[in-house]
Amino acid sequence: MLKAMPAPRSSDWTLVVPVKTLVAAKTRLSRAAGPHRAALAVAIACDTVEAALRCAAVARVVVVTGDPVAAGALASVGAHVVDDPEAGLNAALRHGALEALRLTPSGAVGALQADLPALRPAELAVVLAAASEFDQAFLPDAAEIGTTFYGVRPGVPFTPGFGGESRERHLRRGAKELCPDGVDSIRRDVDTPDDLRAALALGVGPRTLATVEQIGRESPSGGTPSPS
Ligand SMILES: Nc1nc2c(ncn2[C@@H]2O[C@H](COP(=O)(O)OP(=O)(O)OP(=O)(O)O)[C@@H](O)[C@H]2O)c(=O)[nH]1
Ligand SMILES: C=C(OP(=O)(O)O)C(=O)O
Repeated sequence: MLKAMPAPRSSDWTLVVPVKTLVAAKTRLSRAAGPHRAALAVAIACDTVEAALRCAAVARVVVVTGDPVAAGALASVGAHVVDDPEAGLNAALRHGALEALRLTPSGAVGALQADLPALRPAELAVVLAAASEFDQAFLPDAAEIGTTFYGVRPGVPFTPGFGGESRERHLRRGAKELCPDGVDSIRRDVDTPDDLRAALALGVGPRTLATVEQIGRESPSGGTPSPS
């Protein structure tokens, strides 16, 4: 007699988070962050990963990075870190997904952007529960141009299409666009000073806040965004 496969539990998500080398990271925040740009990129990624790991639906976060400083910081908040194949963002994500499936072959796999410093674990739980209903799903960013989350059910090929106008690309490829209410913290990616201001208004994690405050102390009249 055939034995039924156990249904995947809601805690079976592994999230793959890409973090590019810090010398090239968050360049659109260069003017606002000055010499703290790399520290801000690490702070934002660490707050994102730490909050994701506090979501009960998340079993593990795999960070893909070739940067030793970012790797150390992200491992210290609980990420499983793997090296970057250095073939671009989607190759990095596919590489992380292979590691996720090696560790948990029956799990669901998602890609989560590293620049969501306001992320709330309860809101991530809503997004992952919604994504579990579809083979392939994604969440558009606040601007409705990019993507902040893309995920697949167990057994479904993981084919992320991040970069540029990725909302349109994910739609074209047949991924289900998720639109639950009340998940602003996961749609609020931070690329520009305006984005950072919007994230601060939602409430960011402690490392991002401390770094922004440090920037503000050093250049109170500079280009650093304030929460208000
Ligand atoms: N591991 C890895 N992550 C990448 C790569 N390219 C981009 N990323 C990550 O993907 C996300 C989006 O990348 P970008 O928008 O190109 O870069 P950014 O650092 O966020 O910002 P800008 O420098 O202002 O463009 C960020 O979390 C990056 O760290 C890559 O080749 N490898
Ligand atoms: C890579 C992306 O995001 P961003 O460049 O806005 O960080 C994306 O939305 O696909």
